[in-house]
Amino acid sequence: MVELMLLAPAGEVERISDALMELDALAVTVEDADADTPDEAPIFGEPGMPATFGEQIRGWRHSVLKALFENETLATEAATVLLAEEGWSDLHVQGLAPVAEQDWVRLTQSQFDPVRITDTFWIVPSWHEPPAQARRVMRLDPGLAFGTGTHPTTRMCLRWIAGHADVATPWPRVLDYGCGSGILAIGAALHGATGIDAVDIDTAAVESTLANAQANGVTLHAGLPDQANGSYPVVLANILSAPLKLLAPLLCGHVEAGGSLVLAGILERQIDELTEAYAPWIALEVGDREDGWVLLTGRRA
Ligand SMILES: C[S@@+](CC[C@H](N)C(=O)[O-])C[C@H]1O[C@@H](n2cnc3c(N)ncnc32)[C@H](O)[C@@H]1O
Repeated sequence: MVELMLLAPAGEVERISDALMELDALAVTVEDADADTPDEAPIFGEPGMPATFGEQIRGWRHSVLKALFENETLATEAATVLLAEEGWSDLHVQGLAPVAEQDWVRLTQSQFDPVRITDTFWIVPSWHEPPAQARRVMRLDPGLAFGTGTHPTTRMCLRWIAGHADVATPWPRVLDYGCGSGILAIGAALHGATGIDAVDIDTAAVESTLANAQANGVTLHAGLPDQANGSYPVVLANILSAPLKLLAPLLCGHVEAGGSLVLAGILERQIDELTEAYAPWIALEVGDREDGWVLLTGRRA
Protein backbone atom coordinates (compact mmCIF):
# COMPACT_ATOMS: atom_id res chain seq x y z
CA MET A 1 0.00 0.00 0.00
CA VAL A 2 1.00 3.63 -0.49
CA GLU A 3 0.43 6.73 1.62
CA LEU A 4 -0.21 10.07 -0.08
CA MET A 5 0.57 13.08 2.15
CA LEU A 6 -1.10 16.43 1.48
CA LEU A 7 -0.82 19.76 3.26
CA ALA A 8 -4.21 21.49 3.46
CA PRO A 9 -5.47 24.76 4.93
CA ALA A 10 -8.13 24.80 7.69
CA GLY A 11 -11.61 24.91 6.25
CA GLU A 12 -10.78 22.61 3.30
CA VAL A 13 -9.88 19.48 5.25
CA GLU A 14 -13.32 17.91 5.26
CA ARG A 15 -13.92 18.53 1.53
CA ILE A 16 -10.49 17.19 0.59
CA SER A 17 -10.96 14.12 2.81
CA ASP A 18 -14.28 13.40 1.12
CA ALA A 19 -12.70 13.86 -2.31
CA LEU A 20 -9.86 11.47 -1.41
CA MET A 21 -12.35 8.81 -0.34
CA GLU A 22 -14.21 9.25 -3.62
CA LEU A 23 -10.89 8.79 -5.40
CA ASP A 24 -10.55 5.31 -3.85
CA ALA A 25 -8.52 6.13 -0.74
CA LEU A 26 -8.89 3.25 1.74
CA ALA A 27 -8.56 5.58 4.73
CA VAL A 28 -7.73 9.21 5.44
CA THR A 29 -6.20 10.48 8.67
CA VAL A 30 -5.72 14.12 9.60
CA GLU A 31 -2.86 15.41 11.75
CA ASP A 32 -1.70 18.81 12.94
CA ALA A 33 0.91 20.03 10.43
CA ASP A 34 2.33 22.27 13.18
CA ALA A 35 2.76 19.39 15.66
CA ASP A 36 6.02 19.58 17.63
CA THR A 37 6.62 23.18 16.52
CA PRO A 38 6.00 26.42 18.48
CA ASP A 39 2.79 26.84 16.40
CA GLU A 40 1.28 23.59 17.68
CA ALA A 41 -2.15 24.30 19.20
CA PRO A 42 -4.38 21.79 20.97
CA ILE A 43 -7.97 21.44 19.87
CA PHE A 44 -10.66 20.76 22.42
CA GLY A 45 -14.03 19.13 22.23
CA GLU A 46 -16.36 17.63 24.80
CA PRO A 47 -17.70 14.29 23.64
CA GLY A 48 -20.43 14.91 21.11
CA MET A 49 -19.40 18.56 20.63
CA PRO A 50 -17.45 19.94 17.66
CA ALA A 51 -13.73 20.34 18.33
CA THR A 52 -12.61 23.96 18.44
CA PHE A 53 -9.28 25.62 17.96
CA GLY A 54 -9.07 28.82 19.95
CA GLU A 55 -12.63 30.09 20.17
CA GLN A 56 -14.24 29.20 16.91
CA ILE A 57 -12.15 27.55 14.18
CA ARG A 58 -12.86 23.86 13.71
CA GLY A 59 -9.67 21.86 13.22
CA TRP A 60 -6.04 22.89 13.03
CA ARG A 61 -4.59 25.90 11.22
CA HIS A 62 -2.74 23.61 8.80
CA SER A 63 -3.40 19.92 8.48
CA VAL A 64 -1.53 17.02 7.00
CA LEU A 65 -3.90 14.58 5.35
CA LYS A 66 -2.55 11.07 5.00
CA ALA A 67 -4.49 8.98 2.51
CA LEU A 68 -3.89 5.27 2.16
CA PHE A 69 -4.15 3.79 -1.35
CA GLU A 70 -3.97 0.24 -2.64
CA ASN A 71 -1.08 1.14 -4.99
CA GLU A 72 1.04 4.00 -6.33
CA THR A 73 -1.00 4.46 -9.54
CA LEU A 74 -4.19 5.19 -7.61
CA ALA A 75 -2.37 7.56 -5.24
CA THR A 76 -0.74 9.49 -8.08
CA GLU A 77 -4.03 9.74 -9.96
CA ALA A 78 -5.78 11.09 -6.86
CA ALA A 79 -3.06 13.72 -6.34
CA THR A 80 -3.30 14.80 -10.00
CA VAL A 81 -7.09 15.13 -9.84
CA LEU A 82 -7.00 17.13 -6.59
CA LEU A 83 -4.27 19.50 -7.80
CA ALA A 84 -6.28 20.18 -10.96
CA GLU A 85 -9.33 21.23 -8.88
CA GLU A 86 -10.04 24.93 -9.02
CA GLY A 87 -10.09 26.80 -5.73
CA TRP A 88 -7.65 24.52 -3.92
CA SER A 89 -4.54 26.54 -4.68
CA ASP A 90 -3.33 26.15 -1.06
CA LEU A 91 -3.24 22.39 -1.35
CA HIS A 92 0.29 20.92 -1.53
CA VAL A 93 1.44 17.38 -2.12
CA GLN A 94 4.11 16.52 0.45
CA GLY A 95 4.96 13.12 -0.92
CA LEU A 96 4.20 9.46 -1.43
CA ALA A 97 5.54 6.73 0.81
CA PRO A 98 5.18 2.96 0.74
CA VAL A 99 3.41 1.49 3.79
CA ALA A 100 4.67 -1.82 5.13
CA GLU A 101 2.03 -4.52 5.54
CA GLN A 102 1.24 -5.07 9.22
CA ASP A 103 -1.06 -7.25 11.21
CA TRP A 104 -3.11 -4.30 12.43
CA VAL A 105 -5.47 -6.40 14.51
CA ARG A 106 -2.62 -8.04 16.41
CA LEU A 107 -0.85 -4.69 16.79
CA THR A 108 -3.95 -3.02 18.26
CA GLN A 109 -4.73 -5.94 20.50
CA SER A 110 -1.18 -6.02 21.87
CA GLN A 111 -1.77 -2.54 23.32
CA PHE A 112 -4.59 -3.72 25.59
CA ASP A 113 -3.77 -6.08 28.42
CA PRO A 114 -6.03 -7.18 31.28
CA VAL A 115 -6.49 -4.37 33.81
CA ARG A 116 -6.31 -5.16 37.53
CA ILE A 117 -8.89 -3.34 39.65
CA THR A 118 -8.36 -5.45 42.78
CA ASP A 119 -6.55 -8.77 43.14
CA THR A 120 -9.75 -10.59 42.23
CA PHE A 121 -11.60 -8.11 39.97
CA TRP A 122 -10.20 -7.66 36.46
CA ILE A 123 -11.18 -6.07 33.14
CA VAL A 124 -10.12 -8.48 30.42
CA PRO A 125 -10.21 -7.94 26.62
CA SER A 126 -11.88 -10.79 24.73
CA TRP A 127 -8.59 -11.96 23.19
CA HIS A 128 -6.96 -12.54 26.61
CA GLU A 129 -7.40 -15.32 29.12
CA PRO A 130 -8.37 -13.94 32.55
CA PRO A 131 -5.52 -14.04 35.11
CA ALA A 132 -5.64 -17.07 37.41
CA GLN A 133 -6.48 -15.03 40.53
CA ALA A 134 -9.47 -13.25 38.88
CA ARG A 135 -12.77 -14.18 40.55
CA ARG A 136 -14.81 -11.38 38.93
CA VAL A 137 -14.09 -10.65 35.27
CA MET A 138 -15.53 -7.99 33.00
CA ARG A 139 -15.05 -8.72 29.30
CA LEU A 140 -14.48 -5.41 27.53
CA ASP A 141 -12.81 -4.48 24.25
CA PRO A 142 -11.78 -0.96 23.27
CA GLY A 143 -14.50 0.71 21.22
CA LEU A 144 -15.98 4.08 20.36
CA ALA A 145 -17.02 4.95 23.91
CA PHE A 146 -14.73 5.96 26.79
CA GLY A 147 -14.03 3.40 29.47
CA THR A 148 -11.70 0.44 29.08
CA GLY A 149 -10.41 0.50 32.66
CA THR A 150 -7.04 1.93 31.71
CA HIS A 151 -7.87 5.47 32.87
CA PRO A 152 -7.29 6.30 36.57
CA THR A 153 -10.73 7.92 36.93
CA THR A 154 -12.48 4.74 35.78
CA ARG A 155 -10.25 2.53 37.91
CA MET A 156 -10.95 4.60 41.04
CA CYS A 157 -14.72 4.28 40.52
CA LEU A 158 -14.41 0.52 39.98
CA ARG A 159 -12.25 0.19 43.11
CA TRP A 160 -14.93 2.08 45.03
CA ILE A 161 -17.61 -0.31 43.73
CA ALA A 162 -15.49 -3.35 44.63
CA GLY A 163 -14.78 -1.94 48.10
CA HIS A 164 -18.34 -0.91 48.96
CA ALA A 165 -20.62 -3.47 47.30
CA ASP A 166 -21.97 -6.07 49.67
CA VAL A 167 -23.09 -9.16 47.78
CA ALA A 168 -25.20 -10.24 50.76
CA THR A 169 -27.30 -7.06 50.44
CA PRO A 170 -26.78 -5.91 46.86
CA TRP A 171 -27.72 -2.40 45.75
CA PRO A 172 -31.31 -2.50 44.44
CA ARG A 173 -30.71 0.50 42.15
CA VAL A 174 -27.62 2.21 40.70
CA LEU A 175 -27.32 5.25 38.44
CA ASP A 176 -24.25 5.49 36.17
CA TYR A 177 -24.40 9.06 34.82
CA GLY A 178 -22.08 9.50 31.79
CA CYS A 179 -21.76 5.76 31.26
CA GLY A 180 -19.46 5.73 28.19
CA SER A 181 -18.75 2.04 27.54
CA GLY A 182 -20.97 1.13 30.52
CA ILE A 183 -17.95 -0.06 32.47
CA LEU A 184 -19.14 1.27 35.86
CA ALA A 185 -22.70 0.04 35.41
CA ILE A 186 -21.44 -3.41 34.40
CA GLY A 187 -18.97 -3.34 37.29
CA ALA A 188 -21.86 -2.66 39.68
CA ALA A 189 -23.89 -5.49 38.11
CA LEU A 190 -20.98 -7.91 38.51
CA HIS A 191 -21.04 -7.02 42.21
CA GLY A 192 -24.68 -8.00 42.51
CA ALA A 193 -26.45 -4.68 41.85
CA THR A 194 -29.82 -4.71 40.09
CA GLY A 195 -32.07 -1.93 38.76
CA ILE A 196 -29.16 -0.24 36.99
CA ASP A 197 -29.72 2.87 34.85
CA ALA A 198 -26.76 3.84 32.65
CA VAL A 199 -27.17 7.17 30.85
CA ASP A 200 -25.10 9.30 28.50
CA ILE A 201 -25.59 12.27 26.18
CA ASP A 202 -23.80 10.34 23.43
CA THR A 203 -25.96 7.76 21.64
CA ALA A 204 -22.83 5.81 20.60
CA ALA A 205 -22.06 5.39 24.32
CA VAL A 206 -25.60 4.14 24.97
CA GLU A 207 -25.27 1.55 22.18
CA SER A 208 -21.85 0.53 23.39
CA THR A 209 -23.16 0.11 26.95
CA LEU A 210 -25.97 -2.14 25.77
CA ALA A 211 -23.58 -4.28 23.69
CA ASN A 212 -21.04 -4.56 26.52
CA ALA A 213 -23.75 -5.44 29.04
CA GLN A 214 -24.98 -8.20 26.77
CA ALA A 215 -21.44 -9.51 26.27
CA ASN A 216 -21.12 -9.75 30.05
CA GLY A 217 -24.53 -11.33 30.54
CA VAL A 218 -25.75 -8.51 32.81
CA THR A 219 -29.05 -6.65 32.76
CA LEU A 220 -29.23 -2.86 32.79
CA HIS A 221 -31.22 -0.02 31.25
CA ALA A 222 -29.17 2.27 29.04
CA GLY A 223 -30.45 5.51 27.53
CA LEU A 224 -30.19 9.27 27.34
CA PRO A 225 -29.93 11.26 30.59
CA ASP A 226 -33.68 11.75 30.93
CA GLN A 227 -33.94 8.03 31.62
CA ALA A 228 -32.52 8.64 35.10
CA ASN A 229 -35.51 8.70 37.42
CA GLY A 230 -36.17 8.87 41.11
CA SER A 231 -33.57 8.22 43.74
CA TYR A 232 -30.80 5.65 43.96
CA PRO A 233 -28.65 4.31 46.83
CA VAL A 234 -25.61 4.76 44.57
CA VAL A 235 -24.98 7.43 41.93
CA LEU A 236 -21.72 7.24 39.97
CA ALA A 237 -20.57 10.00 37.61
CA ASN A 238 -17.17 10.01 35.94
CA ILE A 239 -17.41 13.05 33.67
CA LEU A 240 -15.24 16.16 34.05
CA SER A 241 -15.15 18.95 36.59
CA ALA A 242 -17.04 21.59 34.55
CA PRO A 243 -20.09 19.44 33.66
CA LEU A 244 -20.06 17.91 37.16
CA LYS A 245 -20.36 21.38 38.64
CA LEU A 246 -23.38 22.17 36.48
CA LEU A 247 -24.92 18.80 37.25
CA ALA A 248 -24.62 19.20 41.06
CA PRO A 249 -28.33 19.78 41.83
CA LEU A 250 -29.47 17.11 39.38
CA LEU A 251 -27.05 14.41 40.58
CA CYS A 252 -27.64 15.16 44.26
CA GLY A 253 -31.38 15.02 43.57
CA HIS A 254 -30.97 11.41 42.42
CA VAL A 255 -29.17 10.27 45.61
CA GLU A 256 -31.56 8.79 48.16
CA ALA A 257 -31.28 9.66 51.86
CA GLY A 258 -28.28 7.75 53.21
CA GLY A 259 -27.17 6.98 49.64
CA SER A 260 -23.72 7.53 48.15
CA LEU A 261 -22.52 9.89 45.45
CA VAL A 262 -19.26 8.99 43.70
CA LEU A 263 -17.68 11.56 41.40
CA ALA A 264 -14.59 11.23 39.18
CA GLY A 265 -12.96 13.16 36.35
CA ILE A 266 -11.69 15.72 38.86
CA LEU A 267 -8.09 16.95 39.15
CA GLU A 268 -6.43 17.65 42.52
CA ARG A 269 -6.62 21.40 41.93
CA GLN A 270 -10.39 21.23 41.30
CA ILE A 271 -11.29 19.65 44.68
CA ASP A 272 -12.31 22.89 46.45
CA GLU A 273 -14.40 24.13 43.52
CA LEU A 274 -16.31 20.86 43.34
CA THR A 275 -16.85 20.36 47.08
CA GLU A 276 -18.20 23.92 47.23
CA ALA A 277 -20.62 23.29 44.34
CA TYR A 278 -22.01 20.16 46.04
CA ALA A 279 -21.98 21.53 49.62
CA PRO A 280 -25.67 22.60 49.67
CA TRP A 281 -26.67 18.91 49.33
CA ILE A 282 -23.74 16.58 50.04
CA ALA A 283 -20.43 17.03 51.87
CA LEU A 284 -17.85 15.52 49.53
CA GLU A 285 -14.51 14.10 50.63
CA VAL A 286 -11.54 12.72 48.75
CA GLY A 287 -12.10 8.96 48.63
CA ASP A 288 -9.14 8.00 46.42
CA ARG A 289 -6.30 9.55 44.40
CA GLU A 290 -4.35 8.40 41.36
CA ASP A 291 -2.01 10.20 38.94
CA GLY A 292 -3.27 13.68 39.83
CA TRP A 293 -6.95 12.64 39.66
CA VAL A 294 -9.21 12.36 42.70
CA LEU A 295 -12.38 10.48 43.55
CA LEU A 296 -14.86 12.59 45.54
CA THR A 297 -17.46 10.73 47.56
CA GLY A 298 -20.20 11.66 49.98
CA ARG A 299 -23.42 10.47 51.57
CA ARG A 300 -26.73 12.28 51.43
CA ALA A 301 -28.06 13.04 54.92
C1 LIG B 1 -14.92 10.17 31.01
S1 LIG B 1 -16.24 9.35 30.22
C2 LIG B 1 -16.61 8.15 31.48
C3 LIG B 1 -17.09 6.84 30.94
C4 LIG B 1 -17.26 5.74 31.99
N1 LIG B 1 -18.35 6.06 32.92
C5 LIG B 1 -15.98 5.53 32.78
O1 LIG B 1 -16.00 5.71 33.99
O2 LIG B 1 -14.96 5.18 32.18
C6 LIG B 1 -17.52 10.55 30.41
C7 LIG B 1 -18.82 10.21 29.70
O3 LIG B 1 -19.77 11.19 30.10
C8 LIG B 1 -20.56 11.58 29.01
N2 LIG B 1 -21.06 12.93 29.30
C9 LIG B 1 -20.42 14.13 29.20
N3 LIG B 1 -21.22 15.12 29.60
C10 LIG B 1 -22.40 14.56 29.98
C11 LIG B 1 -23.63 15.07 30.48
N4 LIG B 1 -23.82 16.38 30.67
N5 LIG B 1 -24.63 14.20 30.75
C12 LIG B 1 -24.47 12.88 30.55
N6 LIG B 1 -23.32 12.32 30.06
C13 LIG B 1 -22.30 13.15 29.78
C14 LIG B 1 -19.64 11.48 27.82
O4 LIG B 1 -20.36 11.31 26.61
C15 LIG B 1 -18.76 10.27 28.19
O5 LIG B 1 -19.27 9.09 27.64
